[in-house]
Amino acid sequence: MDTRFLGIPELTETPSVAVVVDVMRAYTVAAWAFARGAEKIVLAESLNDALALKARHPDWVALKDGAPAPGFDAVNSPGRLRSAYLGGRTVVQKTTAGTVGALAVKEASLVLCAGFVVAEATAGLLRQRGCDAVTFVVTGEDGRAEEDLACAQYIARRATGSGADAAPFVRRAAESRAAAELTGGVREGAHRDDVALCLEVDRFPFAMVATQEDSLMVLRPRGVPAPADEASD
Ligand SMILES: O=C(O)[C@H](CS(=O)(=O)O)OP(=O)(O)O
Ligand SMILES: [Mg+2]
Repeated sequence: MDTRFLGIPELTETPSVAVVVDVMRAYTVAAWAFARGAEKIVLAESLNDALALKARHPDWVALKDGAPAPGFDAVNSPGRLRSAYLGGRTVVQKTTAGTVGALAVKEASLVLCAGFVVAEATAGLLRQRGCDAVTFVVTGEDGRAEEDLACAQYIARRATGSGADAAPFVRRAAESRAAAELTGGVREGAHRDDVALCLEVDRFPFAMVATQEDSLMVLRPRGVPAPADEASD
């Protein structure tokens, strides 16, 4: 498998297959939203778009990063979201890096959004699809966010079938600037468990696939067969 690791500003052409990685916190939050019952997540282009979607669909759950804000129902925090009940709900998510990264590759034929919590399911889907070239979008800090790069490299290793010990990759993420800022109270809308929740490997058994539906980029969970099933394909 040919792998590339690019920041959002480096995306000069549309990749065929893209894995958009945001460990802290957009795609850890998205996975928790699905775990709490959300049906789908609309990735909004802007805060105004998110609010306009919420106005048209009052039952949707509008979520943004940073501090709680008027018009929004939730913030980009797995620690806060894990106690929400979202059965059948649609979430509209807008964040600084994660959602921007997915929208930057919306023309790709396959777009997966990922963090450590869905690492093996994401790698399994890449293996299942027989992807021979994958672009990993390292969303944070223009491609230099260590938590996103470590997770992307871990998923790439798993996707190629070479067994990888998660520990060194998780350690890099734990020592990242984002982790320090979340722990240190620099980032708003945080919960004390956010970093730990973002570092859980394979917490969930599904990958997350983003597709264009009408004019919206929509993220949905996709279950992946267990390894034993893959082997019998
Ligand atoms: O919510 C986050 O952790 C960040 C935004 S900030 O760095 O806290 O301002 O957004 P994300 O897109 O999830 O990296
Ligand atoms: Mg991030």
